[in-house]
Parts: sequence; structure tokens; C-alpha cells
Amino acid sequence: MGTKAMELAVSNPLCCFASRTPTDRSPKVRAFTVRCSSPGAATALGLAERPWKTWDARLVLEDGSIWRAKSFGATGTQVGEVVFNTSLTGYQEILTDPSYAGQFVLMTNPHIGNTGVNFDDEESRQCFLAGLVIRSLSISTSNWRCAETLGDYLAERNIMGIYDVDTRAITRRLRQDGSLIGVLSTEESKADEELLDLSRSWNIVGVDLISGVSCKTPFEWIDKTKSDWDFNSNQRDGQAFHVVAYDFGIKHNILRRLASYGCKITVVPSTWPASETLKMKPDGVLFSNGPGDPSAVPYAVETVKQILGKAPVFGICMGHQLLGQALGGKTFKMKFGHHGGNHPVRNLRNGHVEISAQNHNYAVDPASLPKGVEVTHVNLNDGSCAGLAYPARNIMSLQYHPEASPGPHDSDNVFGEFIELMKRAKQNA
Ligand SMILES: NC(=O)CC[C@H](N)C(=O)O
Repeated sequence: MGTKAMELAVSNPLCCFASRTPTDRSPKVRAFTVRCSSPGAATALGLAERPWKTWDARLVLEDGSIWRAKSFGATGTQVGEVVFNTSLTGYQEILTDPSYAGQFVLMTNPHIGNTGVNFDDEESRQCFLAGLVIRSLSISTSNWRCAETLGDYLAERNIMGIYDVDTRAITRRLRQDGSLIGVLSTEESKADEELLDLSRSWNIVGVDLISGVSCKTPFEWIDKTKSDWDFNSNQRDGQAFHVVAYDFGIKHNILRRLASYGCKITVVPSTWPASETLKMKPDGVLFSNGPGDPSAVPYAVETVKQILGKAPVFGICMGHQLLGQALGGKTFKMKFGHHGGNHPVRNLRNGHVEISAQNHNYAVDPASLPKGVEVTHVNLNDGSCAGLAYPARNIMSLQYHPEASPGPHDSDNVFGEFIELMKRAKQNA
């Protein structure tokens, strides 16, 4: 155990969590109040040294706070933006959501890992996130679908995790002060100051992250939601619409839901030219979710612009933000974003409130949109724009996730609305 670890053990031998809470929020690295001069001091005080590890990883936030806790998954040093996710379930889907590229996901649910990881719940081909921050890592896994433990899964994918962190305290900090960049490290050779400097010199704003997660060549998608899991099989009319889906970091469940609604799907990379898409004469085009700053990918906005009015379109999350820009609007960075499965959204067209799955740090500013563009959905937590439509040009979009995964399925019928949009456009053509 290093000197710092001993300081913690001595400062509070019975309650390691209290001792781990930083007391100083100033930029200087001054993390703990009670200090002890040397490792031998514990013995000198008559206290037994702990037989278990007290900490072997640090999460250093750009505000100068240092969170010493325990490593799981991969080791090393990683920088990213820390966001908190309030979903109670679905950590595997969250880990494989490409929209988290460049971010550490901190789960507010304190108990993670108890169902392990299975073969079916992957939302993309790999984990793109920076790392996982949790309170308690389940000591056992128990689930009929479990194929391996969460720790082994992360280690194999070279993703770092840290547990026994005071996740409530960090969440309050993020809510009060806004998103923070953090560095997670298991490397003892790196000084706190070095990690702090790294957190302060790194930036996620203005960076194109979608090109790193998108597929490189087009492919056909055929998998539907498995019948055992399909909670909504009413709205199929068997008519196969051809949808071209732009992969800005697409979640597989968007594709599964479209396939379950009867669509034939061609997935194309983020850089796929609009002219090639239009040559395929699609019945509709989907612009997917994806990581990072939507204003940092003007080439994607340009692609969307060239498609608008030529085919019915549906934008989800990043896709919605690109559509907003293509229509002349602007996006902005929110204080700490929305990440979780419990966001109430009002559908302004019918007054219904849906509980939705959300994962975004940016939003479209409705005041920047031209006349004719309708705000169709509003997030009831903060009044932000959660959906758009431009009926004259067959455009619809949502800031949140109708495919859920994880999350409540209240908004699944939006895929049916996209089918209706394509059907009407075909009839009127
Ligand atoms: N899930 C998404 O598509 C996220 C969009 C964008 N990266 C944001 O954070 O707002």
C-alpha cells in the first residue's frame, strides 16, 4: 500500500468512503484533510493494516478533485468527459452504445455487474466509451443469459473501470458545475498533477467523433427483434420499405426495430455521398445517433441537406441534431446533458407524456429554426427540444431513443410513424 493509501486507511479506518471524499474544490490538488506522515504510522497508532486493497485507481477531475478507488477491467490511463447515467438496468447496452465514445459513463444505480454480460444485448460491434465509473461492483453474477463477468468483458475490450467511487458526490458535482473532463489511471508512476494537467488540456468540443465509430463500407441489415422480446407486434403491415440508414454510430436496436416493422435496410458509412444514397431510390433515410459535438461534422450536415426533400427522413439523437442544422438551426452544449431511462417527454401533438431513454449532451436551439419547422416533443425536466417535424418536406426527428435498449418502450410507435410517413410519400409521389 502506498503512502496515500495509508493516509486514507489511517484517516478513517472503518469508513473508507468518507475518507475518499475530497474536501477541496479549488483547482489545486489538495485532496484530503486528515493526513498521516508515513505508512508505518498505522502500526504506531495500534491500527491493523487492511488485508484488502484500499485503492489502486484514481479518477482525477478537471476541477481538481481526486477520487481514489478500485480498478476493474483494463489498466492504464484514459481521458474523457464524465457523464452520469440514471438507468437502473442495461449497463451492457450502455457500454456498447457508440454515442458514448470519448466519455466515462458514471452509473447512478449503485449496484452494477450482478447479471454479468450476455451475447444478445450488444448495441454495436465494440465498446467505444472511455470507461465505466460505478459505486459497487457485484461480487457475483447470476443470470440465465450470463456468458461472462463484467470485469472480464471490460478487460478483454481494453476498457477501464473504477468501483467503490462515491458516485452520488460526483453526480451532484456534475449537476451543479456541469460536465467535467476526467482522467482515470491505474499507473502509480503518474503524479496527480500530471493527470490533472491531462484533464485540463483535453477537449471534446469541436471534435469529429463519428468518423471513428461509423462502419467503413455499406451492408444490409436483416436481424429483427427476437419474437420472445418483441413487446409490440401490432403495427406491421408487411410492406417492405427500403430504408438507407446512415451509421454515425448506430445502435443495433434501431436497425432491429426497423426490420421488425418490415423494412429492408441498407446501412451506409457517415461519409457516404448523398448522391449514392439517392441513386438507391430509398423509401426513407434514417440519420442515426452518434458521439460528440454535432457542430463539428459539417460534412454530415451537408449530406443531410442534400437528401432533405428528396426522400422522407427520420433523425434520431445525433441525426436529429444534424437535421436541425441542415434546416438552418443551431445546436448548443447542455450543462450536463441527459443520460438515462427515465426522462419524461411531452408529445405536443397529442399531449401524451412518454418516459424515454436519452443520451445526449447537445441540443437543438428551437429559436434558431426557420418558420415551418415544428417542435413536436419537449423534455419535461428542462423544457429542451426533444423532437422536430417539417411535414411539408417529410421530415421527423427525435432527440431521444425510441428504440430504447436499455429503456422504456413508450416511444416505439414512432417507428410506425416513420412507416406512415414513407407510405404517404409513396402514395403522393
Ligand atoms: N446519442 C446521440 O446521438 C448523442 C448525440 C450527441 N453526441 C450528443 O451528445 O448530444
